[in-house]
Amino acid sequence: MKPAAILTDIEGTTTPISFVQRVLFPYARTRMAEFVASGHPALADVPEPKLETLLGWMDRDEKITALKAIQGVIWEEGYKSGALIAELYGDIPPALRRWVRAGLRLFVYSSGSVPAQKLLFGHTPAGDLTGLFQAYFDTRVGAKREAASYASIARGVNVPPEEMLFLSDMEAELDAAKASGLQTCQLVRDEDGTIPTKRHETAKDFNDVARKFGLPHG
Ligand SMILES: CSCCC(=O)C(=O)COP(=O)(O)O
Ligand SMILES: [Mg+2]
Repeated sequence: MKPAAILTDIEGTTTPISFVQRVLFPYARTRMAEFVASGHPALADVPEPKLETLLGWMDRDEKITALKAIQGVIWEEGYKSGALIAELYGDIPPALRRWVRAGLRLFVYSSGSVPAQKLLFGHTPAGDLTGLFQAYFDTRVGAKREAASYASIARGVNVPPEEMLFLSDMEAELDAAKASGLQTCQLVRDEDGTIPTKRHETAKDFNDVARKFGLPHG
């Protein structure tokens, strides 16, 4: 069945892993001590709001909701000042615009907080793309490796799961989405060194996704 809606991951799917790991995460890391000292309200969700706790979570790339919220607050200043400009793969802006023109409904689901997602899509070299997406989801809806999260997203936006296509680089996330009845496709980006799955459709970019799922493509 041709998808009526697309749910997309960010890191490794729309955005090079190198941008997240070598630009965004270090930007937050170097400002974390100052953030902890500021006593910002976002620290209230960290059980032990100490610098070592937060840096330890970052070292292990833990997808903890409170950490992701804090990173988003720190990145905001960077995007607003122009120090940060989001990187997207070149195929992303034209594909997203083409799909919206064709009537597809687009959604984002990332471990990054919803404010961080909006900052990223709001500050790209192709301009502010936030309006292309109808809703944004983060781990407040559930973990990305839990099938229930995808069922909850599909229900929340009133799309039958089988009409929603989930795009991600991570096999475990695709497994979870498939278990809830979503269509799935892994983005295998050369630049990210993605290991191709055998359990899901694969595509090298969003144009390839479009060709494989009968969607408009360039
Ligand atoms: C919202 S951009 C920051 C990405 C991020 O913090 C992250 O953990 C990436 O997770 P994803 O689910 O997009 O692979
Ligand atoms: Mg990813």
